[in-house]
Amino acid sequence: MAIHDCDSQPGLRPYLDARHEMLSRLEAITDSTPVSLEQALNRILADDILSPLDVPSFANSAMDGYALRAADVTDEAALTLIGTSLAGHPFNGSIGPGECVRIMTGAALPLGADAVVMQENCRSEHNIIYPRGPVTEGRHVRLPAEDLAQGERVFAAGTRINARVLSVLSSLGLEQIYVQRQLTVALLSTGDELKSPGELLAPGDIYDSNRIGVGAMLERLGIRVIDYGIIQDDPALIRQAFIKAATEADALITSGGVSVGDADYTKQVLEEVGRIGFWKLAIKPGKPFAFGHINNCPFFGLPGNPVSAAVTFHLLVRPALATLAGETLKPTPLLQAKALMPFKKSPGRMDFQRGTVSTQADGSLGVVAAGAQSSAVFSAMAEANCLLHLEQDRGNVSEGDMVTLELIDGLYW
Ligand SMILES: Nc1nc2c(c(=O)[nH]1)N[C@H]1C(S)=C(S)[C@@H](COP(=O)(O)OP(=O)(O)OC[C@H]3O[C@@H](n4cnc5c(N)ncnc54)[C@H](O)[C@@H]3O)O[C@H]1N2
Ligand code: MOO
Repeated sequence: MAIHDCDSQPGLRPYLDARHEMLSRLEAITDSTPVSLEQALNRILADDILSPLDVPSFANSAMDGYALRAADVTDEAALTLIGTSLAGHPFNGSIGPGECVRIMTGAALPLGADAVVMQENCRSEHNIIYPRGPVTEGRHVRLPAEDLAQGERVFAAGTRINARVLSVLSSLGLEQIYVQRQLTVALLSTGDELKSPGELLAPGDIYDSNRIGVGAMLERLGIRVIDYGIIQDDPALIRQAFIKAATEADALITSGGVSVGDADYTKQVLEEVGRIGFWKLAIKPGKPFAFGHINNCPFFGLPGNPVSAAVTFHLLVRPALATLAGETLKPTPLLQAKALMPFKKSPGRMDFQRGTVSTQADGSLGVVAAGAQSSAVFSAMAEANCLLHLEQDRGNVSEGDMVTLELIDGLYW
């Protein structure tokens, strides 16, 4: 029998169901633009990248030593040194029986050679080299196309260009690539209680942190932000901002006013000027998250509580923006860890509690709560290195139980 506390609300939308529906209602932008590699970091590839060359394009040495013929390396081998091959300065001749060439890491393997012996395994006397064997053919030789073959698909369209991808693109000698147009997102906070840093707080006021935090996450994702600032709890002002945003941005993200309070106008205005896709999910934090459209502009209403805003941005808005940008999101790796303390949890909503996971003495993972779990306590969020994924129907977690979690350190937030 399902247990519900007195605050339970049946009929909330399950997380994965809502996320799936939302993503199915979003379409990727189709315009792309050419950029140089210097401008390409954090952009999304618009086309597949095929390798224009073999990488490496020539056989070369993986060690500093001597290039030779493996069959020559017998117990009595004494090879005549006939030249040198440095990186960028190949040896122009070819190696015959009983001969070898001094070679450095990355230098082209001379014709006739089929192996490299590292210098630590050779003795050198008056241009005669005594290699210690045995040596197999191909030893310490990097073959052409070992990394990438000409014509091979290196990256698929939709790949985000991080430093590692950029490094590979550079190794292909590409000067210019096509990337998706940069997304533009309008961002605003609603709430009469909100003040910007530097302003004086009147009784009951707080500083606006959601707009700054969400703006930073957008920036990390390479998205252009139009900052609409703080909008007062006035339906006319909210309406005006929504209509303007829908004409100048690819998406609108708001914070606050999506619950059922007397000054919560966000959802009401969305219903007037656009349409609601869904509202109220079976998640904690973030229950009142709202998704919809104003004309063709997708709308994401983050709840005002700071932890709820950040978590719903991560769980819902991040994949939505990836879809709009034409980015292929990789599935999130989920890990299993042992709860090192009890976690309070009521069945009814999937609960993304903030945790600190670490490796235990026996090599397994253990997790503790990263401070208080109220959705108003953002300092715990900033401390956390993981989000627990406590299943919707699950109840309290006892110490020693296994829990699912996702790592968040090193991500864009
Ligand atoms: N009767 C009910 N009350 C509430 C419900 C409910 O279902 N029934 N849901 C609760 C949940 S869960 C959440 S989350 C909040 C979300 O409310 P809103 O999205 O309407 O947000 P506000 O009421 O505007 O603010 C909530 C809270 O967050 C602070 N806040 C708002 N904006 C910011 C900002 N930009 N930076 C920092 N902090 C912000 C605000 O001052 C409030 O303390 O509703 C519950 N209530
Ligand atoms: O679900 Mo609300 O987001 O807990 O505070």
